[in-house]
Amino acid sequence: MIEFKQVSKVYGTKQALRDVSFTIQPGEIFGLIGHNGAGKSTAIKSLVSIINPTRGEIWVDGEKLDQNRLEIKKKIGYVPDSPDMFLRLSATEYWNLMASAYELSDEEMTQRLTYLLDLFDMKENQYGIISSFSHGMRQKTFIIGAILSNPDIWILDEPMTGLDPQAAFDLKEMMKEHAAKGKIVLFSTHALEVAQQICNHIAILKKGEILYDGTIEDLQAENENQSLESIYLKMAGREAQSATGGVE
Ligand SMILES: Nc1ncnc2c1ncn2[C@@H]1O[C@H](COP(=O)(O)OP(=O)(O)OP(=O)(O)O)[C@@H](O)[C@H]1O
Repeated sequence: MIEFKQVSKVYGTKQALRDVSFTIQPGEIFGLIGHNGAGKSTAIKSLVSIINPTRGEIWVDGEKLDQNRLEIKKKIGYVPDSPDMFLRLSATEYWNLMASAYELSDEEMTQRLTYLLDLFDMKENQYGIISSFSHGMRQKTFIIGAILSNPDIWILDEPMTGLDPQAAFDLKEMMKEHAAKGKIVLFSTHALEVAQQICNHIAILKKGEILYDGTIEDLQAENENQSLESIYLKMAGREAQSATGGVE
């Protein structure tokens, strides 16, 4: 279980998150939805210990994050939104780095990697330098790195961006399979149709605040069964912003 308890983050004078609370149960695919700059990556980076919230608490499986960072990190596979610092490595070098960070044995590494290379159609590119890859190939490289150790919790920051239709389909199936085993998948997305297809829990963020936390079915039931897109745009879009006094 993942719990955010009134988490706030301020960068300088910018309030990126304000009193964000939600709970993700085992078996859930949780989608964080919001405009550019809504605070999705800030929430995710707080959970994977890249940044510290200014206020509030994050708990994972009953343990407080700031008191159990190492143990919690080992449970998490994370795909960053712009992992620039690894671009000079080859894909294989990156995966080896991930395997050693998660203390995988050579045998486990070989077994998992063989499976994932095949699944993501990356065999031919395994020795290529990441900076020479297309966006989709980079994305596949980082997804493979994140799930190489078969972590319980998958945290994916905009994982579908740049994936071809086959890879996007395969990833969605993998996310569903992972959640069906009672594990957690948390991802951010701008693709509402993806959220609609696979999420059993969503949170809509706007300017660092949670506007909605619950199931898509409940959200639609509360809104005359309109499409997720039209509900989202009413809640978080330009129309809603002008109704509340304009964009910052
Ligand atoms: N390191 C930083 N320093 C200052 N401000 C930051 C920093 N990182 C993020 N912000 C600001 O915090 C707010 C939330 O940013 P964040 O990256 O979390 O949004 P996001 O929802 O992930 O956006 P996107 O969909 O564009 O990736 C934005 O206003 C952003 O400019």
